[in-house]
Amino acid sequence: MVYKKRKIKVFKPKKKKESIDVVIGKLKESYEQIDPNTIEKFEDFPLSAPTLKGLKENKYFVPTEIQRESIGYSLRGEDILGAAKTGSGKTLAFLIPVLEILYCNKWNRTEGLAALIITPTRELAYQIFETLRKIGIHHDFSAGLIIGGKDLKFERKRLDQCNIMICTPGRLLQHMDENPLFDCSNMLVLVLDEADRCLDMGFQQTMNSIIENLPPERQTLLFSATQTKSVKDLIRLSLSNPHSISVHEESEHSTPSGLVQSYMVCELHDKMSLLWSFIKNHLHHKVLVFMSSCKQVKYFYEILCKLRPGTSLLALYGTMHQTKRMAVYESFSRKQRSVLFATDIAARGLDFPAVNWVVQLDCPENANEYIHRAGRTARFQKSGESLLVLLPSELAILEQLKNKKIPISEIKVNPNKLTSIQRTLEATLAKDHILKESAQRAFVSYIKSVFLMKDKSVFDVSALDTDSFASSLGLAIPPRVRFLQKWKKAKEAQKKEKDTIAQTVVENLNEKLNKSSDSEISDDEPDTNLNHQYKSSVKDSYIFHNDENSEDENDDLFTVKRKDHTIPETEDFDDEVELSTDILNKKKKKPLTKAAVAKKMIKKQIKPNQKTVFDETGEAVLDKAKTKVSQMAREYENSSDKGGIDIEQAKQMLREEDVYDKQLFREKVKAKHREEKRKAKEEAKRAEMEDTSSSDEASVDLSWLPDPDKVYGKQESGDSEDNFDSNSASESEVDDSSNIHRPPKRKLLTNKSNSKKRMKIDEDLDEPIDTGLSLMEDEELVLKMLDK
Ligand SMILES: Nc1ncnc2c1ncn2[C@@H]1O[C@H](COP(=O)(O)OP(=O)(O)OP(=O)(O)O)[C@@H](O)[C@H]1O
Repeated sequence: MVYKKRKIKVFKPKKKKESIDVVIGKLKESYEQIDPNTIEKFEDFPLSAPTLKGLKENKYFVPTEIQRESIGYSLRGEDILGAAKTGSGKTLAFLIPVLEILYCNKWNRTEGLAALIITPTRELAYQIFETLRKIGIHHDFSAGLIIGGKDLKFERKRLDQCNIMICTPGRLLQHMDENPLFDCSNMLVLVLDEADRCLDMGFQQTMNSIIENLPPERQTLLFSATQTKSVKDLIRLSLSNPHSISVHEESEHSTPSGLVQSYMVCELHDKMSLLWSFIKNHLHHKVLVFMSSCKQVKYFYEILCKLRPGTSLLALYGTMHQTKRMAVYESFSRKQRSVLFATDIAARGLDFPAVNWVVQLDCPENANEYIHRAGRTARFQKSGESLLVLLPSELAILEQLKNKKIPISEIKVNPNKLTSIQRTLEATLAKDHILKESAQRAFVSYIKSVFLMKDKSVFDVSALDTDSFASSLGLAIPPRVRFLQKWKKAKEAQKKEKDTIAQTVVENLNEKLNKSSDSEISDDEPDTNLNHQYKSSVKDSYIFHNDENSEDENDDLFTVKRKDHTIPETEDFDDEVELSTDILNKKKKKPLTKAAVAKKMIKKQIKPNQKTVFDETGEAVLDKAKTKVSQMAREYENSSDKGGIDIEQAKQMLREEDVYDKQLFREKVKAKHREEKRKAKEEAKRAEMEDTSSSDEASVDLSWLPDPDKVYGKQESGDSEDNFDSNSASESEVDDSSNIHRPPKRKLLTNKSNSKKRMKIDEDLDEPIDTGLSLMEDEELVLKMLDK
């Protein structure tokens, strides 16, 4: 027998999909075992499948150092103080944990805000938002970008639907204050990117108000290339025991290894030519040029665009319109070669791809700012170059850079390669007055920026050769910088004062010594007295100068954007620093409160909500309805006590006034009725006239003709006045005594009834009236009657 081989089908049971709770449970369990040293790929982290998929799709396979070191702690729910060099991947170091925290808490769209990411600039917020969109694409969370310059109403409506919010401090606070839909009570995690900047004095008040609104029970992640170590900052954020991760602390340099850094000493009036020459020599590069103020960026951009250097030019600064800012940001990101002029809004966090050069045309505020600016190139294992342009008076910053472990070497300008464009600029400005004004503004704003810099060891406004600087910008006449003139004057006066006081003190001292030697009395006392006198006179004169200076001060140029530019007070009275503090304080505008407005109104005796109408002669017309009549109300109005309202008194006053109001109302109603009656009468008269004239014109109205029967003795008793029905003709009124017929009184009361009546009469007239006389006699009678 042959047996056929039979196929046996084996049914493999399908692998059961793990429930989300099991997955989350497993992930959470693995958090404790994360060891940064064993992590080689992102897959080695216990991350959710959607996150891993998002990372893979965007070609992020291997974590960077800061990512490897910090993600584990963040997943465990610890507060983090993360610091790593620029371009080392700090963004993913906080975005990955944010996604995982939401995932493991099974957060869904309806649950509102879970993570708040705060950054100092709009462009950086946008960049983080874009990165989040890419790596979080397989998650089901909603993210919102809340930055200034965008549609506030739109943001307002969508705010309650955001799970992850990326925002700038100012706009966030605006929503917190104004938007009832903003609710962060369930928030899980707060991230501050560029934390030191977010927490510095420029954002101090805003951030304090934001932090006050956040729930204290939350995880906080702080990241920056120049991390804050200030205990004060940590206390402000209620961080008790944060985990500090500073991955490059031990490294030789604090800047990326691929960054070649150099500086160049250049006179202020040569800067423009230097920039022009640099651009002309790097036409095939992507260059980012930093300047210290918006107005400078604007002018340099405008004028160099006119001169057409042969590469595309762009400008990015804070006062630009938001849409334009975004367009510039995207355009520079896309471009392979271009020159972008920017203020410090582009200094932090921005990840423009493949920037070859960063030129700091104006000296940065401090070493930290230098690191951030220079860090726009040589990002994530790439190379780049940085050039710092220093005035001879600014060389002191090199010491600070050295202390921050920044390797920087000097290079010299090749004079053969330096092309002066001063003549071209002068000619261009002579033709274009808008550009000239722009140049003037740039000039003033640069001087102002130097004046306001905190570090006086680096920034010395008196060392600036302003005249030649103005010429270098193309300005034939240097603009007047009033604040500088005043400041210089005050300084000189102060110096003089000091000299004279010192001289007086010396003279006094000599005098006393002479006297004492004469009288052979040795005394220590005069010294202290003199000292006291000296001190007090110096103090008095100093105060006097400050006051004088501040009184004169009305220059509107002093607006400090970075509030940490308050200048420290020193006891050394010849320092300009105190003066500038005073000037700055003077510029602080008092906020206009409601109480202040009310006080002003009382002082000027302005009555609110009052409208006075004047007639043609200029006399005020009293509105009866609004004028108080009762004695009590008048007294109440004139009472000098304006501090609030006495409700009881006000009620009583209203009751009193009510009597007059009612009376006024009754009078008004009566007048109205009278007017209506008058109109009706006029109407009636007019109608009567019309009726008479129309009947005269058309056929003769014979309705008033007496009933011949009555006239001729067949009278019936009856006094009906207006009965005009078919029988009524016989009932018209007749003067008995004279036998003269008069038409009925109310015959023409209304047109309508009149026309009806006339129709009836017409009908009656159609029937021949039998007078019992011959036709001739009838006619005679009629004529007689008509005659009468
Ligand atoms: N794991 C990674 N693998 C590959 N590329 C990465 C990785 N992490 C980050 N990058 C890339 O490195 C670049 C710099 O990253 P990121 O902007 O996060 O740096 P940063 O440390 O925040 O810099 P900065 O201090 O200037 O803000 C980005 O282009 C980013 O895409």
